[in-house]
Amino acid sequence: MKISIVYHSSTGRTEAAAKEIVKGIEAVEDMEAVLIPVSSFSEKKDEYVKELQESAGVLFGTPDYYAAESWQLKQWLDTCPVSLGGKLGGAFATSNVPQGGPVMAIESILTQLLVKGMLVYSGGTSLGKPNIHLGPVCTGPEMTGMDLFPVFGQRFASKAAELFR
Ligand SMILES: Cc1cc2nc3c(=O)[nH]c(=O)nc-3n(C[C@H](O)[C@H](O)[C@H](O)COP(=O)(O)O)c2cc1C
Repeated sequence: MKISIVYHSSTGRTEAAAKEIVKGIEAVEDMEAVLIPVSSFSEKKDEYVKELQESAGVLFGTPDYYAAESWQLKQWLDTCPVSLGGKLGGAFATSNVPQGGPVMAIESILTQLLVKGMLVYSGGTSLGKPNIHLGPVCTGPEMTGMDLFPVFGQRFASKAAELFR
């Protein structure tokens, strides 16, 4: 079963976070993660559309731009060529500072996923420590909080397996 991760990253932090999520997804039996950078989507559109269609879940990653998702990810969501309804959905963000609005960026994405008919999931605080709330965030050049990302990937993939296997 596949989980795709669609992300935008200009300076590499969100991409590094996505790769940490991959570790968690692939720790779950028979789960495969597919990385889909927004920046190369048009070049490999046919391949990525197929991956998305085959995915049980799709995660979205963004840098925090003024307490919202980046315009590049927003553009992708607005023009997404694949029907995402019924798939599991979740989001993550990176930012410079914790008070800079990364949770608002996640919240904005999750709202859009609901409108697209996705089943939104983060694990929240239901699974004990670490509490992930709306989705994992890491901050600054030190990427403080990165340890949440593999845990999030593992929880998300486990839920997809439980729902769709
Ligand atoms: C246009 C722009 C707006 C930003 N706005 C914020 C912000 O409001 N709060 C914050 O903490 N960081 C902000 N940042 C910093 C980025 O969120 C942060 O550097 C992020 O980790 C970069 O991710 P990337 O390496 O994947 O591109 C902003 C960066 C840019 C370029």
